[in-house]
Amino acid sequence: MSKSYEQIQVGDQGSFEKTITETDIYLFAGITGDLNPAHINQRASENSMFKGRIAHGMLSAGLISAVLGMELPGPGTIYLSQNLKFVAPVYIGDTIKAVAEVTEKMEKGRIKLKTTCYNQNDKIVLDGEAVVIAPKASC
Ligand SMILES: C[C@@H](O)CC(=O)SCCNC(=O)CCNC(=O)[C@H](O)C(C)(C)COP(=O)(O)OP(=O)(O)OC[C@H]1O[C@@H](n2cnc3c(N)ncnc32)[C@H](O)[C@@H]1OP(=O)(O)O
Repeated sequence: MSKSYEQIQVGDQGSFEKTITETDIYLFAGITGDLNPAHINQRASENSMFKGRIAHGMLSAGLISAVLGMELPGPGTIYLSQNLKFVAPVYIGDTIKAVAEVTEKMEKGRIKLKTTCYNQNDKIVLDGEAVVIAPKASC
């Protein structure tokens, strides 16, 4: 169930965690057309600075969308903007936790959130900020 603009308070947090699989990477590559060898070519990726295949940055960013659309505020949320910094690589088998924390209640039903993804070692792999329109009523 979603939280309405009125119910949301600064400091509220939502999260979503999942393990990134090779299937996730192939599905994302197929959906977006981003077949960068960094993601789908083991041999080429072993010669890269990351020494192996990594997930698309936008795949990890998609976990933030899941938090916003399913947890906080939840269903009915409208995504307005998102900035992102990809701070560290995500490898196949990493378990990524996306966390969104409300930092400001803005005018016209807008909510600003700090958005962060951590790996299983609590290392930040992605950080940024989102602005959404929260639902007028919880649904
Ligand atoms: C478009 C899509 O298809 C592609 C993607 O989605 S890629 C996936 C999303 N992006 C990421 O996962 C990147 C995550 N970010 C990082 O890992 C780091 O920000 C960074 C390593 C890229 C840069 O870190 P930073 O601290 O800012 O940079 P430094 O310059 O200090 O470098 C740190 C060490 O990395 C070496 N390095 C940097 N660039 C390269 C390069 N192009 N090739 C090889 N090595 C590189 C650099 O030399 C440093 O190594 P050292 O031993 O510590 O000196």
